[in-house]
Amino acid sequence: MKLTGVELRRIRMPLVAPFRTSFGTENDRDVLLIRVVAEQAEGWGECVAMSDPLYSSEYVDAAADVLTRFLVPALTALPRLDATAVAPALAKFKGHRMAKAALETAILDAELREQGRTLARELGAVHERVPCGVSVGIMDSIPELLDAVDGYLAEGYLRIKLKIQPGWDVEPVRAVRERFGDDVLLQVDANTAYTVGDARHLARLDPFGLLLIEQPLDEEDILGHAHLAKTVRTPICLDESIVSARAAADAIKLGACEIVNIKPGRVGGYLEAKRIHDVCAANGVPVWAGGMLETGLGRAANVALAALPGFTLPGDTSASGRYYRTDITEPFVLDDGHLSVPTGPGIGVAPLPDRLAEVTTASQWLTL
Ligand SMILES: CC(=O)N[C@@H](Cc1ccc2ccccc2c1)C(=O)O
Ligand SMILES: [Mg+2]
Repeated sequence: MKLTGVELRRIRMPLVAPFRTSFGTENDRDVLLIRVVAEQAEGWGECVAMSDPLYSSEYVDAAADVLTRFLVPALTALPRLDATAVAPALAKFKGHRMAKAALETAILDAELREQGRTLARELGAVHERVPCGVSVGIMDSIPELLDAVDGYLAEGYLRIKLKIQPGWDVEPVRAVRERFGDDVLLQVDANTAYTVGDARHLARLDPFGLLLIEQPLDEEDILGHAHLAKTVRTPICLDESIVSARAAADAIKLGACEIVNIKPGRVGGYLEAKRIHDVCAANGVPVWAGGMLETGLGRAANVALAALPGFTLPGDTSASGRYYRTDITEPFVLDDGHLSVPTGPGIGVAPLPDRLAEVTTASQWLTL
């Protein structure tokens, strides 16, 4: 495939409600999109980095800079450009996995569109729709939390995930169990807010029959998670720690996790995400699709990934309306607790031009 140009586009999308986690509160998303233009087709990629380096070391301005100065120029030197050539060509640049993922996805989208093939088929999807869970932020009060959970269950979400942090953990979980019963699929996500010294406190979550406790400790504390697993009976799931297939293999071998949350942006793209899926499947480790408040572009690709056979737990592939009043693509709408896997070529969706124009804050054309 011959690239003729790359567009970096920044958009600002207000969230329908503030989203609070252990690392901060988000009121709107400043998103970097990449559009690659090739001779026969164009492709889109969404960078999942936040405005500030609070989830990981990446942030949007840094992603735009590293793409402009290093990643996109490195591709122009390639004799043959297709999606499988991107990661090897960018490997010499350390880190910046979210920036690399967005670029690889845009090229993969263009390549698949040119060939008339779907991302789902490329990745090995086996389902036509996927079961969806929802991530519920930290709230100001227990009643407010219960109202939010009530609303999501009424919308049909098949699994509830509660953000937790020290001081907001056992009580919210107990309240949800008391109000909605033991059959609701329930899990928690600490976003690294605890230390291994909190093991006995976290074990107080064991009586509530949670599916998992997500990323309780620092992303680099693999041995801490393995130690925690000896005290806490609830399965440990890792998110921030799993940045590659190798990291997944190491964490599993060290007994640091029994479940993995796969996010293509965090791991450098959908091709590495599939490799992580395969490593986990080979080790009998269930996986589920995590979310980074993506627009319909990233959401479409995540739903395709979530249709692979090893994705046996509902993911954070929520409907567009969970985060945005109006998405930049046709909205993803929950149907009986599921989202349908896109059937069009590539990621199967594209931004609606008028909607994209409304939210665009900047556009930069990189000639090659
Ligand atoms: C759905 C969910 O809980 N996602 C992340 C946390 C998260 C929270 C807030 C975010 C704001 C902007 C961009 C990414 C973000 C990711 C997680 O699983 O850990
Ligand atoms: Mg998480």
